[in-house]
Amino acid sequence: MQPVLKVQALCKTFNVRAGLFSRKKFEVLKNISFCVGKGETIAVIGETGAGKSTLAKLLSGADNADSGQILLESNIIEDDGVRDNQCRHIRMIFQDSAASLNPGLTIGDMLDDCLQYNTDFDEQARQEKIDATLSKVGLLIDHQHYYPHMFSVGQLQRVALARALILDPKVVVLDEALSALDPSVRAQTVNLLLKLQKETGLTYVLITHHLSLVRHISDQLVVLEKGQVVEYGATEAIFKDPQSKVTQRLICC
Ligand SMILES: Nc1ncnc2c1ncn2[C@@H]1O[C@H](COP(=O)(O)OP(=O)(O)OP(=O)(O)O)[C@@H](O)[C@H]1O
Repeated sequence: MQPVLKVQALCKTFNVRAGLFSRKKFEVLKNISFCVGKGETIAVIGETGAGKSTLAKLLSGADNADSGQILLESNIIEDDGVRDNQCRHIRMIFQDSAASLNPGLTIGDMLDDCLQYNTDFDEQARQEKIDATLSKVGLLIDHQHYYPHMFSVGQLQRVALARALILDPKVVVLDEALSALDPSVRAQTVNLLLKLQKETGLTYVLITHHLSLVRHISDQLVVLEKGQVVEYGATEAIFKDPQSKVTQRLICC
């Protein structure tokens, strides 16, 4: 199967302070490569500071790599740090949805802004898309008139999902997006994600510390250690027979 998302030799370095007047380079991601197919989920795990969130930011275009390529359905969307800014097919959902939403905008206005900025839909087409997207994520059409503070934590995650899905992406990156939810809301959100995946063939990149979730929903697994891939393959095979020390440690915890 042709991969939807392919990451080739992605590298990222930060310039960090090394003393009063000096700075040094800190390699956060080194030669990261993996691919994932349509309708599949790939999970990325690793100990704290391994580089998972940095990878999420590079995939979603929130930050640029120093070198390497990101390909979407064989088209290069980022090449050695140069991003195709027209690409809206990889969207991200963060852990703290409330913090990523503008408190002064209703959900409808926020979704409308997103459509106005990224599409040439007229007002009626935008309204239809907003209504359809809210229903898709299990919210009411009336919720478009609500401000972020009027939602529960679980509903806010649905709002974040609506904002991610409104542009019909091919890939959604979930960076600890389910971690703050209580178990029953998490289960509902996971079921919704799986339903949407089945219906639309969405591909997920799941970044989490939650290993039972990884085992439950991911097809493939990437294990990062100090910015490098130390294990990559089918999730179940890795859980049954983890090869690297860090995977063994993470799975045994
Ligand atoms: N803008 C930045 N400038 C300098 N260093 C950074 C920057 N962003 C991240 N880092 C460093 O890069 C490393 C990887 O950070 P990252 O947030 O990607 O890790 P993580 O695997 O997501 O960790 P966690 O599981 O704790 O969220 C850390 O050592 C972090 O301090």
